Amino acid sequence: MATAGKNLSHYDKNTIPNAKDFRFGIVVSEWNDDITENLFQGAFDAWMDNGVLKENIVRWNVPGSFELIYGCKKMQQSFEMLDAIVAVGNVIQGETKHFDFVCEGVTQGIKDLNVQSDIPVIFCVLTDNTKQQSIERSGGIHGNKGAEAAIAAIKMAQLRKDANFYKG
Ligand SMILES: Nc1c(NC[C@H](O)[C@H](O)[C@H](O)CO)[nH]c(=O)[nH]c1=O
Ligand SMILES: CC(=O)[C@@H](O)COP(=O)(O)O
Repeated sequence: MATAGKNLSHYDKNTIPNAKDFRFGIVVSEWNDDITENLFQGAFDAWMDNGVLKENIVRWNVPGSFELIYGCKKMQQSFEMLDAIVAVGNVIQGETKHFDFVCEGVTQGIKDLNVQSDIPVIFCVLTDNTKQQSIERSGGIHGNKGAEAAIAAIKMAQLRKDANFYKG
């Protein structure tokens, strides 16, 4: 199902773990900041709606989506008490192939961070053909991918907590 078939902001609170004790990082790209600020707000609002404490959220900004890789890596290293990190970006197709390389690089880089560290990094990067598609997915008719990412962060934080409990 494509995004067009679902609302990114929809979630069933009955299926969301209690998040009041979780600590989250969020790294936000400044490229297309009209979009990324809406994504951040969507994530923040979803965390507030699920009991996350404001003081348990740390935010860093980076210049562009490609820098999300380094920013999230340094956040993993600097804040070992974090339960999950959300990487927020918006890449929009331009005239050249740069879009392809940025999107592939960020995707592979964030994948690597999830392999190399015990702190999960959630992929909240819109990779759109047009600005309109980005608008529709950052609080428009298709909801807000930031909310989707925040909920994913809560669920992955709980999975990590459960897994580490069983590991002993
Ligand atoms: N065109 C977009 C970029 N490009 C910039 C790169 O992300 C990076 O900051 C630069 O290449 C320097 O390393 N970034 C976005 O986030 N969104 C775009 O549409
Ligand atoms: C993803 C990008 O870097 C892209 O928006 C830059 O635009 P262009 O391909 O026209 O240089």
